[in-house]
Amino acid sequence: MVIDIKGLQFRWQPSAPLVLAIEDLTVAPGERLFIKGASGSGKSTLLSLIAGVTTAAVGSVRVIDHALEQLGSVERDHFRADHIGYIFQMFNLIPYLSVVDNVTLPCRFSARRRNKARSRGRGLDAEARRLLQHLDMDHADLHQRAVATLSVGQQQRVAAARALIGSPELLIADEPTSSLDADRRESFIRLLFDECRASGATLVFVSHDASLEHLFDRVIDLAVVNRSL
Ligand SMILES: Nc1ncnc2c1ncn2[C@@H]1O[C@H](COP(=O)(O)OP(=O)(O)OP(=O)(O)O)[C@@H](O)[C@H]1O
Repeated sequence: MVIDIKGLQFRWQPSAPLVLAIEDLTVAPGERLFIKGASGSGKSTLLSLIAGVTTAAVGSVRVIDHALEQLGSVERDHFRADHIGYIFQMFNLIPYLSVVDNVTLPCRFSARRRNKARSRGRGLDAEARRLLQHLDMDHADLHQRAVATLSVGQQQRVAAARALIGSPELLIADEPTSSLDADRRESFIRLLFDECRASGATLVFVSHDASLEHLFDRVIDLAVVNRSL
């Protein structure tokens, strides 16, 4: 399993209420999982636990055969850089860097992803351009622009290429389509699927948009998974 969560209970502070109580949640290699749930139901919190940004005091979160609660924070940072591509809701791009420099950023933090990206092409920049082209950003003049000058849809593709570079085993996307119109959402997701399929990556995708559910292998509602709260 790429993700194996058992007996998880999570609260943000010892005196705060439980946000997550998940008895058993597994995600298989290559699976495309859609997570829905009301605002405040803990979707982003769950993604933080899967990415090892935070850890739970009760239960176990295993990701790619690493029990994250047993790793220190520096080890979790390395683990995340090596194995996880993250697409944030607001993209979190570096505004003054070029498109290509934003895409290759994860390779500065992970030798593993750097080597994997290099082995696919003639160099990091070439691999960044290949990914951008696959994501429908095929105008070479765009690639050297500072990302602050791009449209929201273009920035979203840069964020996706950055998450995909170096073929991380797990891709996490936190409402990455919320600022796009309906037509462009589905086409973006299909491009994301193509890239995940090509690299064998597992996709965990959080969204409020029920019209996208049918595209995924499995849909879970966090309110149901969190039944025991
Ligand atoms: N860093 C934090 N510190 C303390 N409490 C937090 C923190 N992040 C989230 N929470 C609380 O945890 C609960 C779940 O929040 P979370 O952001 O995971 O929900 P969500 O389902 O992703 O919501 P939305 O759909 O609105 O993005 C909320 O009550 C929120 O206030």
